[in-house]
Amino acid sequence: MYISEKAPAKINLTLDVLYKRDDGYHELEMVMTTIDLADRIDLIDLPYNEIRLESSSGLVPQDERNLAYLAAKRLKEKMRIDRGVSIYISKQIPVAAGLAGGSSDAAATLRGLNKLWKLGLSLEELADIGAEIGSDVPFCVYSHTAIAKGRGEILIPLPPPPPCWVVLAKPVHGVSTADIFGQLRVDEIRVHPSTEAMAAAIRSNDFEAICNHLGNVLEPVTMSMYPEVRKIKDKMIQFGADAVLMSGSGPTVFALVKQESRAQRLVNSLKGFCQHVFLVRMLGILDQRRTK
Ligand SMILES: C[C@@](CO)(OP(=O)(O)O)[C@H](O)COP(=O)(O)OP(=O)(O)OC[C@H]1O[C@@H](n2ccc(N)nc2=O)[C@H](O)[C@@H]1O
Ligand SMILES: Nc1ncnc2c1ncn2[C@@H]1O[C@H](COP(=O)(O)OP(=O)(O)O)[C@@H](O)[C@H]1O
Repeated sequence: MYISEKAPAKINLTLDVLYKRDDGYHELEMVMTTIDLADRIDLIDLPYNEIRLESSSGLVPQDERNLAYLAAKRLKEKMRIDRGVSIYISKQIPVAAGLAGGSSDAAATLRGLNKLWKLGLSLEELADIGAEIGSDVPFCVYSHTAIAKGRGEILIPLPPPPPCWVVLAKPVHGVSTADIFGQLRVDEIRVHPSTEAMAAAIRSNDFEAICNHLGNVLEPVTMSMYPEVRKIKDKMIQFGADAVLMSGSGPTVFALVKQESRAQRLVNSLKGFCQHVFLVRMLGILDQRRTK
């Protein structure tokens, strides 16, 4: 049997760090949503006890270090599954970009295997397993719009934001999330974004208020390590974006644009000096349609 599952990227509309915890992780408050830029995970059931993994991208590990492999392994152990799976990842989401590509691949693998092996687990149960794999995996299991708290595993669902265009631009290099958190000094954070104001803007379907309340406390940290990120943000503002922010720990910067013609103009202007530019839609909900 064969299942194909979409693994959409996320963007952070807000990202706030409250404090560093005793376990080394940071206590977060974020508002995240999904966009129409997705990997595709193809899963084929194997009648013997083996996990195989291949990807279209040479930039991700093709062995047990891949988050999709880890997800399959964890699910097999938890549910005592005596079968195997062949996983193929068609990579579209840039790697180490602040877009949760690996976490979304892991989450899609959990959703797909739940169907393939007819396990009958709820999204909540899959999210609990996902939390053991990475902080962003529970959000990606639901792949909707939500406030995320704790390490990212406490999720409060929100309605999808009003439709708009999202222009993404990523510098050539990737960024290590651990390095960015390692450089952050929580007591030096000057401006905290308001999670509640962003949630209220989304609940009232107010595009302008969403633009006004974008904020990410990791942005200055990543920008000081990678000045190119600031240059891209400045260009996006100059080229007429409605609002611009770095996603997650970066280095991808996204612009929100209401009008398609302006979004297209922004893409054309950016292509001159940035290699990786994408024009996508805000999704905000889990698109359950199969991609095969
Ligand atoms: C920052 C965020 C925001 O959405 O996204 P990305 O930039 O990675 O997309 C996430 O919290 C990232 O989630 P994820 O990429 O799953 O992180 P993990 O693998 O769990 O953690 C990677 C490393 O980041 C640091 N980390 C992560 C999450 C957190 N709440 N506090 C931390 O200090 C830890 O050093 C950890 O070892
Ligand atoms: N399926 C996967 N896709 C992308 N990266 C993966 C995957 N599995 C493991 N990784 C590793 O996870 C790290 C973070 O990648 P990714 O999830 O793309 O970025 P981010 O955490 O910034 O959103 C990379 O260093 C990559 O090698």
